[in-house]
Amino acid sequence: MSTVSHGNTGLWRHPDDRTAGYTELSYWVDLARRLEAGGFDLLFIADAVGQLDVYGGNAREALARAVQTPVTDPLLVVSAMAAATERLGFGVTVSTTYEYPYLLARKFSTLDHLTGGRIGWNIVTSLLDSAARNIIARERQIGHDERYAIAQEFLEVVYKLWEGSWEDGAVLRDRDGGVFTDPDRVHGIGHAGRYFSVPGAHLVEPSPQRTPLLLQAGTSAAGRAFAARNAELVFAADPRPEALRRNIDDIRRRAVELGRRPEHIKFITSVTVVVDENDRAAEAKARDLRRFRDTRGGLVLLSALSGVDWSGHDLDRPIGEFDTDASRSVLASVADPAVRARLTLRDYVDGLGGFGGDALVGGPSTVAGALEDYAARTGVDGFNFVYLVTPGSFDDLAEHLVPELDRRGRVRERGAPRSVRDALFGTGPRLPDDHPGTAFRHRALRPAATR
Ligand SMILES: Cc1cc2nc3c(=O)[nH]c(=O)nc-3n(C[C@H](O)[C@H](O)[C@H](O)COP(=O)(O)O)c2cc1C
Repeated sequence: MSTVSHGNTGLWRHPDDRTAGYTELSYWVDLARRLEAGGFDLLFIADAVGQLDVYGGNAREALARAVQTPVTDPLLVVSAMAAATERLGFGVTVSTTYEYPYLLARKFSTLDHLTGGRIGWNIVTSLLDSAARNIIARERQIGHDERYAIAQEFLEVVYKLWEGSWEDGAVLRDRDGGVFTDPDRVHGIGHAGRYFSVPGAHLVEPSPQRTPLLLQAGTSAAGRAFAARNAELVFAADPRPEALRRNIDDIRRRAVELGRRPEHIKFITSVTVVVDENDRAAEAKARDLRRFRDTRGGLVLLSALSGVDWSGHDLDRPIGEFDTDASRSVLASVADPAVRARLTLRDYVDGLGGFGGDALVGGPSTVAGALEDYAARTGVDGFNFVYLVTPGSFDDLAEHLVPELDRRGRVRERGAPRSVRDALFGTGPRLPDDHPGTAFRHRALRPAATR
């Protein structure tokens, strides 16, 4: 996130952490350069458009502890990072619940032009009531499944704008003839749906990818159906490897049922790694990082994500005893009953690896081996590395882990700079023909056989 602490509450106080520089362009440009030099494919930025005000019924603790608050707009830093890099992709989160498709399509087309086809959109439906209160004048957020219904129509609108509105070759730039764009090749999309009405044409001429690389996060039943229809890169998170595998298999099966090729949808999961030159050095580093965890900040975050105010609860009760609370699904991330009986609420929010989890700590071969095992067990295609301190966490990965993964043949070859879609899938910059979004292409853009 473009914020001081995302999931790593309290770590901003660590002397090595530079996250508080997130308001400066130099912070982002420096980060992008480091990631590209370090061999990373994509910088993923989460986002939230509401304050975290469930804990204690207000945002005071979130503000004091900098828990995802303050937060700036992540889209606005991308062009500066693109100017400083050639290969790094960008996956930026924007919620379909709080944007208009017509305007969002223009923003991503703009960034696709400015990045040379390196922009991806992480599509989310969001979860904070505070966002609903301040953006769409509702006391509570729109219901879970309806948010996904809105998201699906939202996608239909932007597919029409990106894929169907401007024909290739519509832009003539004909100085002698005095015609910049051929008006006959720009088409209004005529969308009149349940949630959106967009009769007109897209505002932006076709960009390298047209539709940005589509990422998605959210694995409920509605989320999986949405992912299968739209996502190319799914950010799936579940601390239980078997549950992750089930979700991945389910989404891929649904995608194939929709006519998509199984290799055209990939899966990543998040992982927090503390790595150093050997296991002992990494353990020492993890011990040092743990000293800066902010337990109350963790509860502020847990309250926002679970929708339950945890301020009045005993920190030293085992989380197993909270099973009847409305927060069951969040606490279920620790599935082993033996662990649940032992782990207190304090332990739960204090883990370096996020709720109930710890970081993967070790030297290069320990960590690389664990990631390989995890990928084999779950079927993930890659990892979204969570930082504890910036840029230190990324520098450690680049210095210690990436070379080891490279030795094991786990790092993609770097070719010439190209679009993020082509870099990840090798299918060229545009949506592959089996993607449901291509059904909205203008007939002049469809393969002759299907016109
Ligand atoms: C791994 C993961 C990352 C997410 N990142 C964001 C985010 O950055 N911003 C946001 O508003 N919602 C985010 N979400 C929330 C989802 O968009 C969705 O609103 C929520 O998970 C409910 O959907 P689900 O029940 O399908 O999981 C994320 C969800 C998951 C699982």
